[in-house]
Amino acid sequence: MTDQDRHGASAHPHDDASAPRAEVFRGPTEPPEHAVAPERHPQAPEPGAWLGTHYDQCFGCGEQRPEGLHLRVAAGPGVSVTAEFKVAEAHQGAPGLIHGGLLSAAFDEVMGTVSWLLRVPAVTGRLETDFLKPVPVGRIVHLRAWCVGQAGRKFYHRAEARLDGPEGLLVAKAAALFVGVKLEHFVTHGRQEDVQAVLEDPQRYRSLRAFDVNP
Ligand SMILES: CCCCC/C=C\C/C=C\C/C=C\C/C=C\CCCC(=O)SCCNC(=O)CCNC(=O)[C@H](O)C(C)(C)COP(=O)(O)OP(=O)(O)OC[C@H]1O[C@@H](n2cnc3c(N)ncnc32)[C@H](O)[C@@H]1OP(=O)(O)O
Repeated sequence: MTDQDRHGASAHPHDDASAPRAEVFRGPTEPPEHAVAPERHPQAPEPGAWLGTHYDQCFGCGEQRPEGLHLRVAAGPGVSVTAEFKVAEAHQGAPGLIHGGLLSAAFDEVMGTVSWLLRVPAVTGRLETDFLKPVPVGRIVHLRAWCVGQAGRKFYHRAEARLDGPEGLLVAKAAALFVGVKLEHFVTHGRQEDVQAVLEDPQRYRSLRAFDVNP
């Protein structure tokens, strides 16, 4: 199999097959050369501390979403978090197996929560998932996510999912690019009735406290 078979037709007619390939195929979730190591915020919760839900309506961690994932996330060492959730009936794709998009949602949530340790509000720009093994309903999925680099507003995260305990069978892994945003991102773009509800009762949105942002 040639490079052309693996990667499709050359993106550019003048692409030189003899040129170094590493830079050419570096994807958007790969930290660039100038990326720096992420810094855990001095006031980040201690390793082992439960982070709790950031918003009661969140599909990933919200307590008010019966069909949600109900992820329970804890701070880990460095710039990392761990989490777990039980695969429910409502999470099926094929009979008795989790829907792949929901496993990606779990990765999105757990990598999003890494922002709590950096204390930078950030949203997902790109999310990639490798599905390695089927995940049955009724099982506990153990997740781990960590930051591998920062370049300006861009944060590069990795995550993995395991069955049979935190060190068990690796069933999926993910990579993501998160982009740091200001509070205005949420206030401007969210449906106004939901935004207003949070601004009137900030207790409903724990991130407002976790990120020291005042509406
Ligand atoms: C009402 C009160 C609310 C209070 C909220 C307070 C705090 C909340 C904080 C955090 C939330 C906490 C936890 C949430 C936990 C879990 C949820 C999971 C996370 C999500 O589920 S979140 C939803 C899905 N997410 C989106 O809804 C994003 C939609 N999107 C956009 O809103 C824009 O797209 C944005 C902001 C991403 C960028 O827009 P922008 O204008 O700010 O910046 P720009 O475009 O210049 O990008 C800057 C640099 O990122 C590169 N870049 C961007 N996107 C890229 C891509 N896809 N691939 C490769 N590179 C990319 C550019 O290439 C450039 O790179 P360079 O600087 O090198 O040129």
